[in-house]
Amino acid sequence: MRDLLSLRQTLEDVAEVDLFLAERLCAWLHCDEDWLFYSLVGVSHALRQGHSCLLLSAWAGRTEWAVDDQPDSGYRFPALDDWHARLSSLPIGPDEDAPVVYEHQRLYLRRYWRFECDLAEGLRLRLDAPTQPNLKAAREALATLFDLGGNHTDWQAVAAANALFNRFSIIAGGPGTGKTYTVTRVLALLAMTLPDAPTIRMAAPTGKAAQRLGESIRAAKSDLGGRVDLVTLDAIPDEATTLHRLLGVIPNQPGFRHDARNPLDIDILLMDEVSMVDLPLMARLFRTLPAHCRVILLGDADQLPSVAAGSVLADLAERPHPGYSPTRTKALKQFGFTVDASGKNPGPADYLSYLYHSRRFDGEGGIGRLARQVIEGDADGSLNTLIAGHNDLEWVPTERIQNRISRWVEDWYRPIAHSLDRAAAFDALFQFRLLCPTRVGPLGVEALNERILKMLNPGRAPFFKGQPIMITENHYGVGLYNGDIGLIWPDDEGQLLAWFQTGEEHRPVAPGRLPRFETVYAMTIHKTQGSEFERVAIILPETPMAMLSRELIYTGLTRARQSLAIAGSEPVWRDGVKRRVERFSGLQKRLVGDQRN
Ligand SMILES: Nc1ncnc2c1ncn2[C@@H]1O[C@H](COP(=O)(O)OP(=O)(O)OP(=O)(O)O)[C@@H](O)[C@H]1O
Repeated sequence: MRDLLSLRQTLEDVAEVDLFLAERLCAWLHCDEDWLFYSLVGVSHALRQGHSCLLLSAWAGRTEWAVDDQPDSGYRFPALDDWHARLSSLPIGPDEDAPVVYEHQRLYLRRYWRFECDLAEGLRLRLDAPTQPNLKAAREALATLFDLGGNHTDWQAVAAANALFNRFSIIAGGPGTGKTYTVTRVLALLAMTLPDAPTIRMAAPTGKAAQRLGESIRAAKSDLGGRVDLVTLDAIPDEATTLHRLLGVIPNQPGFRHDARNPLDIDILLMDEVSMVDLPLMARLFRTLPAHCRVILLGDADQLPSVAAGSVLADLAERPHPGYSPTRTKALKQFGFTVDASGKNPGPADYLSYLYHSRRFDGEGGIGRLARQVIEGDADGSLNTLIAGHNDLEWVPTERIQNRISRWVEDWYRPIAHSLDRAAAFDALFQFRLLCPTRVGPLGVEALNERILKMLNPGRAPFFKGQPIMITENHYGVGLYNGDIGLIWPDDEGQLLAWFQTGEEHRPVAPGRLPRFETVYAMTIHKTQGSEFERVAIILPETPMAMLSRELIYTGLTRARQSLAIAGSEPVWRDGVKRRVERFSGLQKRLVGDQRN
C-alpha cells in the first residue's frame, strides 16, 4: 500500500482524487506496478485539466509533477514504445469490461471513451449519408439570398451552399464574420428547397448566448424580409434555448428528459458558441437526435475550450481548412464557386466552412489586428500594437492600473444608478465590463469587486439601486441559472427588486427569492464567453500564471465591440500570449482514421 497523503507532497499539481482513483483502478486490474499507478494518476490528472484522455506521446519519456526544490521528485514516464507495449498487454482494450480503456495510444476512463465513441458515431452517421439537394431550386434560392457575381469568392455563400450537402456542418469564424447572417440564409435555403417544411430548433450553451443568438437571428430575418416569402421566414424560429433546456433538465438529477430512448422531434438543430460545449454534453446531445436530423454548429475555434473535458469544436474545425474533396469541389462548382480541392476523397472536412472577413473589426481597427496577433502567438507584435495605441485600444502599464480602475468606475459604473429608467440602466450596464483571468489575487475578480463595492456602496447595504449581480447556481424553480446577469432596480412603488432581461422584457425577482449570487463589476473571462460589451478592460494578474493563455486573452478581447483596454505588465502579457491551451482527445482520429493523424 502506498502512503498516498505523503506521496502527494512529492508530486506537484497532483490531487488526492488522482491518487485515490489510481489506487482503486490498480486494485481492479490486479497490478500494483508504479508505471501503471502513475499512468492512472495521469488519466485522472488529465481529465481535471480538461483533456478527454491521456495521450502517451505527450508524456512518454518525460518527468512530470516534479516539485521545484525537491530533487528526484515527480515521476518519469516510460519511453513511448515500452509504455505502449505494457499497456497493450493489459486487459483494457475497447472490448474488455475494465473501467479504463487503452486505444490509439490514448488511455481513457471508460466513461469518457464512451462519450467520444458515441459522439464520433453520431457524426459518422451524418457524414456517411450526405444529402442530394435539388440543384435547380438551390441555385435559384442561393441567388435570391446572396448578392452573387462579385470578383471575390463570397465565403458566406460558399458556406451556405456547402451546408446543403451535409447532415452535419460547422460554420466557423471569428467575431462579426457573419456566422449568424450566413446560417439564417442556410436555414432559409433549406426551408425553400426541402420537400417538407422542417422543424428547426436553435440552442446555445448559456442563457446569454441563447438570447444573443435569438436577437441576431431576428435581425437577420428582418433583413431577409423583402427577399423571401413568409412561409420560409416562419420556418426559422425567433428564439433560441439553452442546450440544457433543449435536452430537458430534470431538477436535482444528472440525466435529461430526452435521451436515445426519448429522442428530440426535430429535423434541423442549429447550435451557437460551440467552443463552450464539453464532450459529455455534446455526446448526450447527439444521442438524443434522430438519425435524419441535420446539425449545424457555429463557433470560433480559436476561443477557449469548454470548462469541462473536451475540445470538440477545435478538434473538428481544423485550421487552416484542410481543403474540400474533389467530389465536393465539383458539387460547389455547379453553383459557380471555385474552392481549394486539396482534400482527400471521401472528404474528411467537407462539413467545415470558414468565414474570414470580420465586419465588426475592419482592417483599420486595432482590436481585430490584436486578436490575430494574439492567436498567432506573436508576443512582440501584439505588444507593439497595444503600446502604439489605436483609437480602439489602450495599454495601461502596472503603475497606472489603480488610478485607471477608479476612473473606469466613475465613468461607467457609478452612472448606472443615475440612469433615467430601468431600460437605460440595463443599457448602461452593458457599456463596460472589467474582465480578469482569475478570481483570486490582488487583481482578481474578488479583490476588484470588493474595492468597487467600497466606492459605490460605502454603507454596505445588502442591495442598492444600480447593483449588477450574477447568479452562481442553477435554480429551476425560480428559473434562474448559473451565469445569469441581473440588475437591482426599484419597481413603481420604490421597492428594490432584481431584474433579469429576456429579449426586450424585464422579469422581476424579489431579492429574498434569489439563488446564490454575487455582485459583478469584474468577471472572469470564462464567465463572459457568449457575451459582448461595448467596452472591455482586461486586468492581467501581477505575475505570470499557467492559466493565462493566448486563447483566454483572445476570448476576453473579442468580447469588446468598440474599444479595449489591457492593464498589466509587459512580461505577463508576453508570457500569456506565448502559452497555448492544448487538449488531448481522440475525436479527430476516430473520425478521419490515420489520414491526417
Ligand atoms: N454579407 C453581409 N452583408 C451585410 N451585412 C452583413 C453581412 N454579413 C454580416 N453582416 C452584418 O455584420 C454583423 C455581424 O454579423 P453576424 O452577427 O452574423 O456575425 P457573427 O459571426 O455571428 O458574430 P458573433 O461572433 O459576434 O456572434 C451583423 O450586423 C450582420 O448583419
